[in-house]
Amino acid sequence: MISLSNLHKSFGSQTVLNGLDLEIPAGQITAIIGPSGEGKSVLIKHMIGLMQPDQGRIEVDGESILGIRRSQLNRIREKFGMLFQNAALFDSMNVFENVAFPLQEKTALSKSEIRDRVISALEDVGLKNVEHKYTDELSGGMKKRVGLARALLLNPKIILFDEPTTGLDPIIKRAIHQLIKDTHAKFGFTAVVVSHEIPEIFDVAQNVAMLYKGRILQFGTAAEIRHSQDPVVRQFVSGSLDGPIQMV
Ligand SMILES: Nc1ncnc2c1ncn2[C@@H]1O[C@H](COP(=O)(O)OP(=O)(O)OP(=O)(O)O)[C@@H](O)[C@H]1O
Repeated sequence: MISLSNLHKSFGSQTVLNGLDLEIPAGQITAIIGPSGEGKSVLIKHMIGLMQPDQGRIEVDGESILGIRRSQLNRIREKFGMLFQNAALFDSMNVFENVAFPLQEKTALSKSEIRDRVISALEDVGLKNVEHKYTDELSGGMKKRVGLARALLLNPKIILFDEPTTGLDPIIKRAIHQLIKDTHAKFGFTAVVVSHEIPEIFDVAQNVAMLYKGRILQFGTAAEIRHSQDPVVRQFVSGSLDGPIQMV
């Protein structure tokens, strides 16, 4: 589905990805965990062609997304939905307009069809009667839901979630995690979730990849990573100050 091989990416003298290999299984939820600043956001930006590697291969459904024409890349990008860290809503638009935006841009649907789809997508994420609210009238959890409704709308094959629950209270966190699981069960997309929510993410994702020092240190089922014997993974999962991961 998404296949990354031998990815290298540096910013000036800082090497972020250093020969990374990763296969994201189709139709499943895969979490990417790892210490802050290790390159998790950089990694998912590569998956959708928002960043280009210095070296390596990236394939989506067997097609390379590197060195291709803009129009080809845009066609491949239509397979993706993305929920950015800050939900990336437009401040100048209300909820309805934010969610309707991709439909208006990408389809020739009539106004009433767009309206029906937007309302139904908002219902899928548990939002009702908020269409006329503006971004600054929404709580953090509502913004994430609106972002998720927008990401779901075009029925993407793949959804990338960059820290979907950061900054939310524990109950809303749980609600968003449940929503990711429920919408995944309903729509069957391939999901990649960058997350710091340990241990909660082990109940959301089927697979977990631990990013460390520019590579995937370990990839396995949620249970395998949770009970990993690798000293780095163990320290990270337990949140211990003692171990090979050094605080700067
Ligand atoms: N466009 C850029 N230009 C220069 N440096 C960048 C750029 N994007 C990311 N970096 C650097 O790459 C490193 C990895 O950043 P990234 O945001 O991917 O980390 P992360 O693992 O997602 O961190 P966190 O868990 O804190 O969100 C950081 O040191 C960051 O400063």
